[in-house]
Amino acid sequence: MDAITSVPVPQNEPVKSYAPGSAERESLQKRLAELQSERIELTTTIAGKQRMAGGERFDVVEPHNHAHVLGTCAHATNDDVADAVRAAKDAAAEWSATPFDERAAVMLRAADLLSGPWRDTINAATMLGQSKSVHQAEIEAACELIDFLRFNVHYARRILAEQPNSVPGEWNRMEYRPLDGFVTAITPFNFTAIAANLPTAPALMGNTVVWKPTPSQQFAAHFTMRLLEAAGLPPGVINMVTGDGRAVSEVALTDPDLAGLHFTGSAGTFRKLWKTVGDNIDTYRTYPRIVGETGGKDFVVAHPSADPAPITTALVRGAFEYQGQKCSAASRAYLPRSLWESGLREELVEATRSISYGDISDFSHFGGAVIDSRAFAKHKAALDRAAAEPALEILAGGGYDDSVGYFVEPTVLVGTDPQDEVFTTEYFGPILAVHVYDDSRYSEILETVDTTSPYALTGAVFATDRSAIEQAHHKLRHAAGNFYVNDKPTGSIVARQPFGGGRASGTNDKAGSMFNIQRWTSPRAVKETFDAPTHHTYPHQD
Ligand SMILES: NC(=O)c1ccc[n+]([C@@H]2O[C@H](COP(=O)([O-])OP(=O)(O)OC[C@H]3O[C@@H](n4cnc5c(N)ncnc54)[C@H](O)[C@@H]3O)[C@@H](O)[C@H]2O)c1
Ligand SMILES: N[C@@H](CCC=O)C(=O)O
Repeated sequence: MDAITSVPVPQNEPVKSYAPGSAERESLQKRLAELQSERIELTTTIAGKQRMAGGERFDVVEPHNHAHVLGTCAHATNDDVADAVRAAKDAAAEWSATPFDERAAVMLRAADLLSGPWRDTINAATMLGQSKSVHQAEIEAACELIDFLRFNVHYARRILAEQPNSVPGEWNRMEYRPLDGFVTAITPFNFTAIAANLPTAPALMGNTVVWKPTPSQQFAAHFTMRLLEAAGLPPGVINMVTGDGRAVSEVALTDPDLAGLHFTGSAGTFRKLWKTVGDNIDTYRTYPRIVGETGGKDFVVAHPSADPAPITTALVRGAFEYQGQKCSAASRAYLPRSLWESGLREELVEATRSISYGDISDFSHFGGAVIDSRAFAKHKAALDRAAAEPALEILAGGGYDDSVGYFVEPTVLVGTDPQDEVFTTEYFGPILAVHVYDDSRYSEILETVDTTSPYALTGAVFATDRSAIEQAHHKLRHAAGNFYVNDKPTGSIVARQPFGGGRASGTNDKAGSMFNIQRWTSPRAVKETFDAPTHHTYPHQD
């Protein structure tokens, strides 16, 4: 079609409530029961064909009821990944030649399907496989993913419209090519939306992709792949391989045609993958683009002028929603003694103790279990250490039980030493460390916030005094890529709070923004001259 089209103007997807008696609640509960009654094969999808990976098999279970198996999966072998890479390369020419509007239509259709008939499936799979409450699943697996798919099209269209100047006698154009090779997307367990955005953003820009979800998110990833197929994604454009990723490192990341790595996960894994790319730098045809968003040790700092009521809500929601397993989770708080001793301490304890974690198919629970036995063991060790450490007080919670599911209680630790590991280490669980400071030390505490952790992902300041807010803005300029004033540090929304952090938290390419999308294109500047010179000398020579 020869036309300069405009794309639909996106709006953020409205969040459904799933309140008792609502039609959406009944429909979702039915789908939860259906998925729980099945046990599916969690296959790879290579060149549009599903097959079990060739490596060792493993079960994918419900974290809140680990005896319940949702599906069987297997680790991809080097041969599986080699096939996926070949499929991505084979599909590249046709997909990159497919007009942008056709590629965009696939993503827009996926968004509409997810907003409608696929919503229950993706939400239910996320709830069961990742132990999310209905609200936590709805805000991301449905709404954030729909937003990514729609807004990315909008951002891509803006990039395409970005064209150079021309002067009489010449026409300059910018062509937005995909990268010269394939992209590998390696994705985390905690957000179905992020897992889907990492392969679809490069695909929208004409790239073909090898996508490796993480085993504990494979259940929702499996259905995400089916959703993309239902939306018309051609075979080979996104090739999904399963398992722990070792073969992806060995085969996809070392392939000479690797043109990009789109990663979200822990800082340790990201560094390992980057080193692999660095070690192979002499072998690639291009310099692979590396985009990686990693961990956080996200802070809340309150000034003595702060209104105390919103602080408790921000801490409890920020620290304990999705069992503290958001990269943005509030995991260290710095609170002034005056507020702490005039009721904040008791309010925080009471609110924390009121939280119930349990089987997420019972909608009365605030949350579920932590993701797996490895996470459980990490949190157990941290809580055991805290119980034995004289400089720490367990103010609320501190318990754990993995007899049925991987349950860790919402926990508040109070620490007198702001350099203790509870203020520096990302546990990625429902553990909030609090340091109480003397009111007069606000400036010093900002310095502590800035220098204590290697991460710089999210953070929040609570104050009513404008100069205290301004001071935090200035002093914490590089301490968070997403900075909140009088709000919790979690819950960014596409197009409203573009997301990503600096320092050890990642490359800060801002998922869900134009900045991320532009990393997946390799522009070509084309100059066409209409009156080409016919003599090589210049006027100063006359
Ligand atoms: N900044 C953000 O936007 C953001 C968003 C979500 C999660 N996170 C971070 O992600 C982490 C939690 O996610 P996770 O536990 O899934 O992270 P992880 O680092 O354990 O795993 C991430 C991905 O890397 C894969 N992987 C691990 N080792 C590999 C290897 N050697 N070769 C190839 N692939 C390999 C995993 O299988 C998974 O797919 C936390 O640190 C969290 O803060 C960050
Ligand atoms: N964007 C999400 C966090 C994603 C990481 O886990 C938030 O802002 O809470």
